[in-house]
Amino acid sequence: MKSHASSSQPQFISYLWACFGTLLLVAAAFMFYVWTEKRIDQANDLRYASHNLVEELRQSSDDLTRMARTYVATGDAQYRRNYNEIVDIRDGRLPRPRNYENVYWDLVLANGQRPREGDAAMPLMQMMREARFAPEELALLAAAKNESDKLVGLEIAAMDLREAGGDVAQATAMLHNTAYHRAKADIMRPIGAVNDSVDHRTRLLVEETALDANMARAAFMFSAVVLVILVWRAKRRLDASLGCSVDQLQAGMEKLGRGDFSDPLTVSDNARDSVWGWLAHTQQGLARLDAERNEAVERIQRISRLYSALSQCNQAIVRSHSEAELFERICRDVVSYGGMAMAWIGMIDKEHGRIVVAASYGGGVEYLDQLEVSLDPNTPEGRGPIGLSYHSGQPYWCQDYQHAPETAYWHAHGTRYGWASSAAIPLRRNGEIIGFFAPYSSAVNAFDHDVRELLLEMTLDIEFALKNFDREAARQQTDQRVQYLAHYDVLTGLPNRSQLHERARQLLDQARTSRCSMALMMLDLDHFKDINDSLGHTVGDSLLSELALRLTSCIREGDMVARLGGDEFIFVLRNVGSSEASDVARKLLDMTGQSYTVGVHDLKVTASIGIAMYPDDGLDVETLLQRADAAMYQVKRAGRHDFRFFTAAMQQRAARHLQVVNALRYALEREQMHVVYQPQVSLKTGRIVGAEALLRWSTPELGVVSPAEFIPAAEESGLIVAIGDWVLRQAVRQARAWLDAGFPPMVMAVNLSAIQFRTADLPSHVAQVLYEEGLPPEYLELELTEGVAVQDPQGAIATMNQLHDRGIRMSIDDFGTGFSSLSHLKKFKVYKLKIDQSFVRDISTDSEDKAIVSAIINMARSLGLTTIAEGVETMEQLEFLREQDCDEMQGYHFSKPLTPDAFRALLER
Ligand SMILES: Nc1nc2c(ncn2[C@@H]2O[C@H](COP(=O)(O)O[C@H]3[C@@H](O)[C@H](n4cnc5c(=O)[nH]c(N)nc54)O[C@@H]3COP(=O)(O)O)[C@@H](O)[C@H]2O)c(=O)[nH]1
Repeated sequence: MKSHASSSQPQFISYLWACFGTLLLVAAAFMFYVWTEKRIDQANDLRYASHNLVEELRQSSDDLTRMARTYVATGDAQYRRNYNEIVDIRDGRLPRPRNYENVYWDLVLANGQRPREGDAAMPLMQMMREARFAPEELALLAAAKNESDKLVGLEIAAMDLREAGGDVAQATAMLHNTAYHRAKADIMRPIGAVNDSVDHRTRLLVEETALDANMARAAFMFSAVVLVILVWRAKRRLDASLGCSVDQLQAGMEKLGRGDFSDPLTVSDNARDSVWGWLAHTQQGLARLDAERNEAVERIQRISRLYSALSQCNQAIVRSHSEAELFERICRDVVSYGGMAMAWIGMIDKEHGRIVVAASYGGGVEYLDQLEVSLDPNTPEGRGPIGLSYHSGQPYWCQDYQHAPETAYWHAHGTRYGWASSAAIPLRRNGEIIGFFAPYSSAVNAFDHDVRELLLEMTLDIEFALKNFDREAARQQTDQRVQYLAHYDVLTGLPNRSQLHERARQLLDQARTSRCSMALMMLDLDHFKDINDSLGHTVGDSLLSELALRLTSCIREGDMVARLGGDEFIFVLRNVGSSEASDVARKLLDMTGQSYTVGVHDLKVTASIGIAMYPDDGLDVETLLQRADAAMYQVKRAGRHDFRFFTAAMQQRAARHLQVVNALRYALEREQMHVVYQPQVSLKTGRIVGAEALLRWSTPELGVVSPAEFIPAAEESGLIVAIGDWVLRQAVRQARAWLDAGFPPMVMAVNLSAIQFRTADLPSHVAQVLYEEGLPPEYLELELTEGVAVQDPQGAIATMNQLHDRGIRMSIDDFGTGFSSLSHLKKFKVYKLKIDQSFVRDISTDSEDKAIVSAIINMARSLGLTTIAEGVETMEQLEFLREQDCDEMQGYHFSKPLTPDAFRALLER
């Protein structure tokens, strides 16, 4: 096609060039023709002008004759003036009137009025010379003029004669005689010759020019014909090149220009290689491009719709608060924005092996109400797109829903709702398929590559959102748990300290507003620690859980009970006075005291309760708590298992306790402590066999502080470890001093707090002190209370074994008041039991105490243990003890605790 175009196009252009050249020839011929015509006109003009001039000469001669004869005949001077004027005009002395033609003097009126104005003055002969007469013609004319001038002389003579009043007849004869006629003929003869000559000459010229004109006309006609032929050939050539008419071509191009490719241009076979053919070809190409473009636009629109749906899907992910909300939004967006006809999301019901619709949107969703999609490949409803997708683990694209065999089970629905393609895309959670995303389209092959990619991307986003929901749910659970832990006690489910403060403040505010009283109670189990220590924390926890239920059942709705930790519970009772508070406290004590069955154990516990009243005892939670605590502390001190209201005295005691603890911190470094020694005496020999080291403390501010007050304070604050260690070293050093002083060997008994006993490496530390102070271990006795073994009997036994292995003696102090079992006692490497002074105090009068003391002595004996009774003040007590075969005694009856010097003095006695 291209080669044809290049071969035909120059031909047409050649024609154009030929047309153009011929057109130039036509134009040249035409111009030549015009020029020849002009020359003919000029020749005719010259001929005419020459004739006029010649005629003017003849006419002027005739006019002169007429004027002269008329004057002579009439004597009218006007004719004489006319005569003169004619001569003057002819000789160039007067201007020539315009169009000075031969009739001019016929028109001049008798009164002298002229028909035309004069022009420029020029002698007739000069005009003739300028009129391009041939020389011989000019010579003839000059001769004629000369003859005419001669005749003028004759005529003037005749007129002069008439004017002079002479003979008119003579004058007339002068103008009519033969001479006159001969003279006249002499003028006319050359004029006639000139006329002939001019005629001949100009006729030749015209004929000659007419020949040129004919040639020019012929050339013009010929070239015009050639031009027409060339134009016709060029047009034919152009038509052949165009392949159609120009109008048709214009219409076709306009159509193309409008982008209208609806009707294809029809091209005959021989016009294929023509502009029309190319246009048709171009139209086909453009139509194809247009179709491709439309297809691309359609595809882009479809994709952009899906992108829009994807964007909406992402917004849905961000905005949705639940899985259900997300699924609803996704289905709606993929239909509303993604151009799908319908979409649904189904979740796998593992138990029944089927799909349950979770969300849907679009036309025909009602069909889902009776949807039957199974995961069982042995059923027709299990072999559909979802079933296939489930078993392959891949998305399934059904591009022709109404004809695909796998959708045969649902064809009726597809036809009814116009679904032409569908997809089943697995939704995964933690890699496991949990459901399917199923979009439906009303177009066949709707799921092309791009659409698939987008839908898969959308599915990934959904899975991402599900993961986030899971994370969020876990986070919320953790938050709730953290919140719960922040406000509730895990073991009992009761509010904890922080919740107590918050809620108690609210209740206080209400009480303040309604001007009501309120009670805040603190309940603490008595010796609960012993249960934990002896039976283990699991048993203790079970007991506490049970207790929490009981305590909760004792209070009204709207009141509160909280657990502060350990075995400590707080109650806030609204709108109660002290009387109602007492009732509740009793109820609580009663409820607490009932037995608990924990595993194989039947347990009993008691409690101590302190009560603070709002507004009498405090206006805020902290104060009320502090005061309830102080009241509870007093119950503990007073023997436990009771309740007490807070009093001002308690407040003072609490303040004193604080003061004591603070002062204790500096007691050693300020050397406010010293040790006294109380003798221990053998009841058999009456000799001092030992000494108990007892700590004393006095400060400038507090004065003498009893060990019964400061030892518990030191134990509570942990200061007892350092203080006890100091006492140990003092006592050992003193024992060594007395040995060095030569006194008989005796045992130095040192009280060891349970807290001290549990310090790491106690045996080696004690051995170290003995070593450093140089006292043999058999001279040291550590007085332990029964409590040391309660918490960790095995550990206590191990420690005791190590002490025993180092040769250090141990005794059980305050025996009979604690919680130790006989089985434990057997395993302890103690050698002495110290009978508590509370039993000794009344043995003279109280038969029960007597029996107890007697039983302890007998039991000790049976275990091979030595006994010592403390707090012996009277002879009666001494006698009874001796009767019971008690080994040793300690008490005021023999001696109060003594300073080292006093003790030495006693020894020296
Ligand atoms: N862990 C330590 N405990 C110590 C230490 N020093 C003392 N204590 C303990 O303090 C409690 C009170 O002691 P204290 O006021 O010293 O009383 C002791 C004796 O003074 C007193 N006693 C002795 N004989 C009699 C008497 O006939 N009548 C009477 N009313 N009181 C008497 O008994 C206390 C000795 O008790 P005990 O130790 O049980 O033998 C007291 O529990 C001390 O243990 C220390 O350094 N560390």
